[in-house]
Amino acid sequence: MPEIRSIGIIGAGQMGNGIAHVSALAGLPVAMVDISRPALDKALATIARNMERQIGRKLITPEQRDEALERITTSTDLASFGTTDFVIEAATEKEEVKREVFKALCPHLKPEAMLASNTSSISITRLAAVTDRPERFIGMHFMNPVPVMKLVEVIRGIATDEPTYRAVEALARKLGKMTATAQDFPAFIVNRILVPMINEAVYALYEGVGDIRSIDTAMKLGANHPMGPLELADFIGLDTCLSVMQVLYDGLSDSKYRPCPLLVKYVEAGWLGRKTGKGFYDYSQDPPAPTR
Ligand SMILES: CC(=O)CC(=O)SCCNC(=O)CCNC(=O)[C@H](O)C(C)(C)COP(=O)(O)OP(=O)(O)OC[C@H]1O[C@@H](n2cnc3c(N)ncnc32)[C@H](O)[C@@H]1OP(=O)(O)O
Ligand SMILES: NC(=O)C1=CN([C@@H]2O[C@H](COP(=O)(O)OP(=O)(O)OC[C@H]3O[C@@H](n4cnc5c(N)ncnc54)[C@H](OP(=O)(O)O)[C@@H]3O)[C@@H](O)[C@H]2O)C=CC1
Repeated sequence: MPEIRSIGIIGAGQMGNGIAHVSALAGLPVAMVDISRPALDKALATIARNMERQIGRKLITPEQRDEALERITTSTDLASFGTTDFVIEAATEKEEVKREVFKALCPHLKPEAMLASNTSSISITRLAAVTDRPERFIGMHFMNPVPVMKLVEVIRGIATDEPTYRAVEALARKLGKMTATAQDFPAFIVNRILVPMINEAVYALYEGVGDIRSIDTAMKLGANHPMGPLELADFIGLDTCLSVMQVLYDGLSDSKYRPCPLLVKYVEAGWLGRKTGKGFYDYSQDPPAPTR
């Protein structure tokens, strides 16, 4: 089985920075690429802040933080993955974006390098098919926030070979995560169940069953969820939630996955949740205020 000794990450958003965080703390050199230099700088600042939080809770030492931060390099050029063993794509949840990323990436890789997508929903088999190495392509789906959540969902495409699967299982263990293996169906396991629940919560708001606070309080105190579904939608990103619903709706051809028109409207307004400062809550206020 090939051992993964270095990691490349494409996309420096909330997932990319989390994957860089846990990989660097586990001792792996990390190269992170994004199309935007400000996104890379923001990611480094977020990683430093989240590690500071871990120091405050005595989970890591300041020396571990300093060593980990030194292992992370950033660039806007895919050529920086020339010697990398394993590249994980964590760019925006749009199939055409991911296809373009993988097509542009392959010529820069060494022949034996393995590839993964952190996609929340898109077919691993279809993404693998645009690369020059579908047998060394896999789904490695981290959960948000990556430094805290224990699970990595591993998804095999139709062509994924056994050494790649075993190398990724071993990597997940090295990062301190547990794995659950899913077959390559739309949205896999976690989001097949979780995101329709969020969509249903948006329907409950749309139909006036409850207001934002009532819906979130009901699910937090009534079902012991750590966050209410609308708060969680803001945390994930409403654009990502909508993309997952569209993949389920298109992929399974069942009207029960119809994205709620209110979710569509929020995304069209650019109210994407915490990452844009406004979604079902307005984060410019403390505590965040409901937007309906
Ligand atoms: C869409 C997809 O494709 C798949 C997905 O990811 S779906 C989303 C899955 N994630 C969830 O469902 C998250 C649900 N929410 C939660 O579990 C919790 O609200 C939460 C863990 C995010 C925060 O918990 P909290 O108790 O409100 O916050 P807080 O007390 O500040 O933090 C709890 C712990 O998390 C740590 N933490 C929180 N956010 C962190 C971050 N971004 N980075 C590092 N550590 C973090 C804190 O240091 C703390 O650690 P300890 O308890 O070990 O000391
Ligand atoms: N949010 C979540 O809870 C989870 C998300 N995921 C998945 O992880 C992936 C990333 O999500 P998330 O981090 O939340 O999204 P974000 O929007 O936070 O980050 C995506 C990043 O990718 C960048 N990007 C876009 N196009 C390219 C490109 N061509 N090359 C390099 N970088 C690019 C974006 O730049 P710019 O902003 O300039 O467009 C942005 O910095 C998605 O596939 C998502 O479904 C998986 C698990 C949980």
